Amino acid sequence: RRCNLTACSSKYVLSQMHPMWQGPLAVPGGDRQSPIDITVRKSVFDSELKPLVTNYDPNTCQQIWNNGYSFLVEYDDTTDKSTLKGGPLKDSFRLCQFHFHWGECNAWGSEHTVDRRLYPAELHLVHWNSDKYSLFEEAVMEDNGLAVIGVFLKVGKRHEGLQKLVDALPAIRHKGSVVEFNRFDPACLLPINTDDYWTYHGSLTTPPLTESVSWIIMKQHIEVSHDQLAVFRSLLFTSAEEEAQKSMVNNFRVQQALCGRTVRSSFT
Ligand SMILES: CCCCCOc1ccc(S(N)(=O)=O)cc1
Ligand SMILES: [Zn+2]
Repeated sequence: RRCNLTACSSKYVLSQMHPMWQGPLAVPGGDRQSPIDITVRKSVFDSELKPLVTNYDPNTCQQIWNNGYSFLVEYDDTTDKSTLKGGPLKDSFRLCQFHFHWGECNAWGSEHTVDRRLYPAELHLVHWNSDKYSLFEEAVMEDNGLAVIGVFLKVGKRHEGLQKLVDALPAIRHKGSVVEFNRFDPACLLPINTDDYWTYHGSLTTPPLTESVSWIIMKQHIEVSHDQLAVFRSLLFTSAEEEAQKSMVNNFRVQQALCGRTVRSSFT
């Protein structure tokens, strides 16, 4: 019998990441972890998968801040103003924040890969199930609690919509800094075609790593300029008080075992 000491059976997932995660991280069960590689030829077309329906209200945009791992753009999720429906989802999900993961160079940076192809960065739009739960913090612990849209970034022409966000980054260079950020429509960061995606059940890619995420990975990437990505890399993991300043780069998690999961596609 093949040794079954795969990552799935182990109770610990080694963290390749960010220095804050020294040592193994205990994850209960650990057989639905993210990110993963999407092997296109092994994904299964599911005709039941619907187009995504996003309704984002730019006025619910509140602030942008450096949490010491990425930078987050946070939305007011106390009402049903910015929602995600459709796709693989049965319920209505509320947008709470979006953030990115990126590398120190353009050769890598994404968390998910497609046939092992790495992208320089990946956008995550984080939503929670407001039909079943009343707070993100509650939904994050539940099987069907979260839906995260993943969008790959490629280096090419400048992304006009992203520039407003890039211009705000110097003000939040250090961990813990926050600035007011209003009227940003996250829909501008979605690719033209949002009908084609892969979907699978996984986890948060940073602590608490809970297995509560319906992942929706867009097949089509968006393009951003080299200079725009360079500004991402000018952010710091460290706060203003710390001596040694560390560039915020390579804030992605090591890929996790599929553990028998099937990745479905909304397209053939
Ligand atoms: C109870 C507080 C939890 C804070 C952490 O929230 C997260 C963590 C990771 C992701 S990600 N990279 O998988 O999209 C989304 C949200
Ligand atoms: Zn993320």
